[in-house]
Amino acid sequence: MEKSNGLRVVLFPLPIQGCINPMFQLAKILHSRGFSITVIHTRFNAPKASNHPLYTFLEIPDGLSEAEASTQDVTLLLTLLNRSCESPFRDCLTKLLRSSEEEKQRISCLIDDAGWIFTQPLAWSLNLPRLVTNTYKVSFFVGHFVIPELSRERYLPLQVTCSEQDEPAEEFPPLKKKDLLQILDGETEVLNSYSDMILQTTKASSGLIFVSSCEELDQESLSQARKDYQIPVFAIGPSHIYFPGSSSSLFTVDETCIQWLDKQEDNSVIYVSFGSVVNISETELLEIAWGLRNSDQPFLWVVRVGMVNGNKWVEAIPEELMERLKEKGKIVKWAPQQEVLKHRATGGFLTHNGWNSTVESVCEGVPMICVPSVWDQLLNARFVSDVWMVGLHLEGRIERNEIERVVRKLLLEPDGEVIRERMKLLAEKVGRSVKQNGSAYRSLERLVDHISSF
Ligand SMILES: Cc1cn([C@H]2C[C@H](O)[C@@H](COP(=O)(O)OP(=O)(O)O[C@H]3O[C@H](CO)[C@@H](O)[C@H](O)[C@H]3O)O2)c(=O)[nH]c1=O
Ligand SMILES: C[C@@H](CO)CCNc1ncnc2nc[nH]c12
Repeated sequence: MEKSNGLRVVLFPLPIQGCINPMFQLAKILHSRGFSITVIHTRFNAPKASNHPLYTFLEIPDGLSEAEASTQDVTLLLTLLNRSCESPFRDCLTKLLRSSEEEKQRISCLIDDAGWIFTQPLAWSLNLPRLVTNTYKVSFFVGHFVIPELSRERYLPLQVTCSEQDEPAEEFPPLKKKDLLQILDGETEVLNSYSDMILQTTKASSGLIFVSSCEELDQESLSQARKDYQIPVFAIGPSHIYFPGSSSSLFTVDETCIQWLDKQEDNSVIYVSFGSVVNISETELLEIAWGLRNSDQPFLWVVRVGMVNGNKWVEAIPEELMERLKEKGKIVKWAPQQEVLKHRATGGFLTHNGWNSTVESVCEGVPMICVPSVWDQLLNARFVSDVWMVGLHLEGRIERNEIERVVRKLLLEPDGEVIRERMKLLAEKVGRSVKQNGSAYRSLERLVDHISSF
């Protein structure tokens, strides 16, 4: 680690796993460049301070009730958090600025997620530069501001007949019409003003950091972002590569996964995980279970506690089936995902295509089977299956026969081999980006200069 440069940055992650990990990756990078780190965080989904002894942690109350904290509607959750965190965050930051003045350590800026919409006016009033992070694929961030308009223009299921479903959605390529419908189905009115505020406060910020993307994955959208927002835009990712082995998991990692993988053959295992927020129904659990079993390939499957609606864990799987599953596979509550994807035995990833999972899979050259559920996942899945052609798309069919078919196709058939070769090339391209003189690396250098210049 380099020695301190005398500057402190204040980080304020959005408290969902998919946003916490990238923020801590950024923290590690900046700390290695000599910045001191203060993390302000909500009580809800609080990061484990003991995993990061070198940073200062300040907790603020978030006013969420238990019911609110467990909602599946992420947009609703985020708007509630924005409402209740504004005043405690203001108090916390004001106090922090005052004490740093006394201690004569300069706070150079606030770095928080684009999803926090009250921080820009606050930073303004405190005369503190604010940089914004975003954890989507750049093309989703840039494109997704049309979504509220689409619902206003009554882009409703009724208008899309069956034959139209597979046509491209001109308003938001490379989505298909049915993808847009699925996105709109998952959102409510709350989105409209929230989304607009994200755009306005991002444009007013001192810079936008895409923590998990780079020119190689998002060139056009990055040019568009620079043109549309007229602020400095950085694409420094996939940033987990700089410091592998994430220590910001909210759940306890099941370390036995790796020993189990060690016993499997090269490229034979299908890894199955749907990230940290998506839930599934009992029927879907059973279809996946049968599909995996019938594929006769080894599998490592993450089922989070509470992930199956109305169930504690996997008790809905009948004992007899469970016995048969155990012959071939392993079910865990939380996996060391990056290590799993890196393992020589892992041959494919059945994923919901959260952007972090998608990028982690790309970096390790693991081809995917896409089962996107909501929001940006649908766009990520289209890039994987239709644009980069490094995966197969389930097209929403969570059915045992389909799952069996695609798993076998990816792991055992020549089609799968072609996909794997293409994925290898993409992995190499992205890998070069974060190495010295790669595009992400250079963007990171510019970011460090930018922060040091405040
Ligand atoms: C299930 C599981 C996950 N993980 C890690 C891998 C990823 O870094 C992270 C999950 O991030 P994602 O794959 O992006 O998924 P998720 O938690 O759903 O993320 C949310 O935030 C993402 C980024 O904004 C969005 O792209 C997703 O649509 C959204 O749902 O957690 C593990 O390390 N072990 C696990 O067992
Ligand atoms: C602006 C973004 C991140 O910079 C807020 C995160 N927002 C979200 N993150 C994940 N899933 C979502 N579903 C709806 N909104 C979501």
